Amino acid sequence: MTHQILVTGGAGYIGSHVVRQLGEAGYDVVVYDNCSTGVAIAVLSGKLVVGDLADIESLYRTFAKNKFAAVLHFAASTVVAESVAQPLDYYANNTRNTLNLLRCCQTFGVKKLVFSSTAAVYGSPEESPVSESFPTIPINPYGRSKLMSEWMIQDYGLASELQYIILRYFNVAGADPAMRIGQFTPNATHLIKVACEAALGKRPSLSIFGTDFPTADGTGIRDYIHVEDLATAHIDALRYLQTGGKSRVLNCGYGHGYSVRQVIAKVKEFSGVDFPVIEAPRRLGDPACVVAASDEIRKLLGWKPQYDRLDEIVETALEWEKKLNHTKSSFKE
Ligand SMILES: NC(=O)c1ccc[n+]([C@@H]2O[C@H](COP(=O)([O-])OP(=O)(O)OC[C@H]3O[C@@H](n4cnc5c(N)ncnc54)[C@H](O)[C@@H]3O)[C@@H](O)[C@H]2O)c1
Ligand SMILES: O=c1ccn([C@@H]2O[C@H](COP(=O)(O)OP(=O)(O)O[C@H]3O[C@H](CO)[C@H](O)[C@H](O)[C@H]3O)[C@@H](O)[C@H]2O)c(=O)[nH]1
Repeated sequence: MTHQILVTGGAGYIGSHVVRQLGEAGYDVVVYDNCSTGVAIAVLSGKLVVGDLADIESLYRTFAKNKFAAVLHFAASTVVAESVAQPLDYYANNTRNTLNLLRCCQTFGVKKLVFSSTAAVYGSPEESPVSESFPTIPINPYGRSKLMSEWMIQDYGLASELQYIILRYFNVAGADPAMRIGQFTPNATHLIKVACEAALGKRPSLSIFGTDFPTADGTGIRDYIHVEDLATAHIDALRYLQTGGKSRVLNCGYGHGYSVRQVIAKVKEFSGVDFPVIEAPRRLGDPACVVAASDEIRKLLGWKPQYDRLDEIVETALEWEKKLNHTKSSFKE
């Protein structure tokens, strides 16, 4: 029997890569997305319902029309600085709308959920690697809105038959190696996308936020995970739940990191462009080093990353950025 899966936010960067892999794995996918940051052309499998999670009637209609075996919940607002300026929008979209979704799961008897959480729930961890048992002390409304969602899911899981996997993503980057999809997001703030834009002349320069961290070269270290490997983790999580696996919170990272200077050097190497780099002060709240302890996800889900090299992350991110450049107008909705 084909399993029908609801994917909220499936037209977005990460969700669209998962939707493509779900299609390849034989799942019947329904994407529910308001296309606020996502784009319809990124949905390469299944059906797209254009709807907002805040629109409870539309959401109920979607559940009523289908028979979902599981829900993968990606839809969210994701920009940290915006969450500081517009906190209520973040609690509404990330926390309240997750509640709407859980209500639908309750009403329609959906008992499997995979949720997109973030390493931002750890805040500024005092040491790395960061394991799942580290204290969760988010330092911005984005992280708090996601942590509150985790709590709702966990509480509802305790009170019902819901089994869930909460995946805490570290720094997601790269694109589909076959270049069918990638990150469309305009005005991106993530280092690798910003560096690729600088290399292609879409930005005049790149700023390094802080060169005085207690790291080998003074710049921040992060655990960059290829979006294709992250997508596979979702397929693994779904299979785990469908074969009776119990609820868990899992980090999603490789377990090693790269500094800002290392990333910049790699983007310069692959692009062949020596774009200007400005040494700027630290960004408020940026920790020195955030690297995932990733043994749990490997052990529990049997997750086997295929693209665990900065070369492949940067190469695909850069190729995608070039493609976006050349065919910009055709990507407009
Ligand atoms: N990109 C990262 O590095 C990263 C890191 C950690 C966690 N995450 C989480 O992963 C998830 C996906 O992030 P992304 O980078 O793909 O972002 P994205 O903005 O590309 O995707 C989010 C998708 O959700 C949709 N959406 C937003 N609000 C909605 C609503 N109210 N109703 C329906 N659809 C709505 C958007 O249109 C978009 O398609 C998010 O939950 C985010 O918090 C991302
Ligand atoms: O133009 C830039 C952009 C980033 N950085 C540096 O590059 C590193 C990575 O920064 P990103 O903005 O790419 O990502 P963050 O680590 O700040 O955080 C991101 O990944 C987290 C998961 O670890 C959360 O999901 C969070 O919401 C999301 O913004 C940091 O040291 C940052 O200071 C720069 O020097 N210049």
